[in-house]
Amino acid sequence: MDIGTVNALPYEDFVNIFGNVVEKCPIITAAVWSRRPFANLAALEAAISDFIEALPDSGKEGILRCHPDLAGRDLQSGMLTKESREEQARAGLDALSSAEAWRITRLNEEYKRRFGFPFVVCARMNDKEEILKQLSERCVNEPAVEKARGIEEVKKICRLRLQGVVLTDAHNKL
Ligand SMILES: NC(=O)N[C@H]1NC(=O)NC1=O
Repeated sequence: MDIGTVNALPYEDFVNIFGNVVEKCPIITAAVWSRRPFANLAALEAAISDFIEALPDSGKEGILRCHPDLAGRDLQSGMLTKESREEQARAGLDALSSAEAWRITRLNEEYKRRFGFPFVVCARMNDKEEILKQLSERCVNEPAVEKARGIEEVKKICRLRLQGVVLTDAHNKL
């Protein structure tokens, strides 16, 4: 799908196709539609990033809270979005030993208790060992540092999802 096709999409199709590039936040996609035409995919990505950065802290925390726990309840119950399911499976989070599952559950709970939002990391760029390591390291950060770090990870996830949509999915959804 080339950028000309993306720019020509009515907002209904644009939101249907790109609505989950930021997990469960289609409002972001719906908002940036009005920034068309995009010179290229990087410009669309930048518009999303600008929108996120312009949000107050509560909005950024809200975005983080839309993310499911890694290897959490939604994965066990089959309730993950397609994108998140694929990302978590890619990192091996759907096949944890019981010791690993216990550890990640405990650390996710500790993280959420401390920060009030879930631990977010780009699962496609890490394997399960690296994710567990980062989770335990990041638990001790200052809240402001973690909020910024989580949002950076959201942007990495977004970039890979955008690339995935443009390369594969879009034609099937139109
Ligand atoms: N909690 C969290 O990081 N979730 C996300 N990470 C990722 O790569 N996909 C997700 O759903």
